[in-house]
Amino acid sequence: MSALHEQQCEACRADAPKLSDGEIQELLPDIPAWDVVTHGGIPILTRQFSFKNFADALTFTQSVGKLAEEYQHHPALTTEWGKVKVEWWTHKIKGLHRNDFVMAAKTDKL
Ligand SMILES: C[C@H](O)[C@H](O)[C@H]1CNC2=NC(N)=NC(=O)C2=N1
Repeated sequence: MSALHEQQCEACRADAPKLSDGEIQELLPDIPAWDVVTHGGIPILTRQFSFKNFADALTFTQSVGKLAEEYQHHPALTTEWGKVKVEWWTHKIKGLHRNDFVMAAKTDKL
């Protein structure tokens, strides 16, 4: 199977199955810089990227936004001076889908 960042997002439907904890643990090693946190019972992939100023953080934010639009799968982005927090989860299933891991891997390649 191709590397995670080379894979495509599949059209995610409201009845798509959430990844199980075991499946999540299997996929995490492919995105070692990311953590899984839980907000309101929803597992979320999260990573903080550091930059030397706000302008660079904003440029990176734009790049992630472009990626999200390209694949129609969108993160939560928190942009501050020198850092951007990127959070991926699948809203319509209130959980993690393989798409979230694909998008996290693609984010690492930006
Ligand atoms: C209609 C549109 O494609 C859907 O609402 C998409 C948009 N982007 C999305 N992004 C994420 N992270 N989860 C979703 O369920 C989702 N749904």
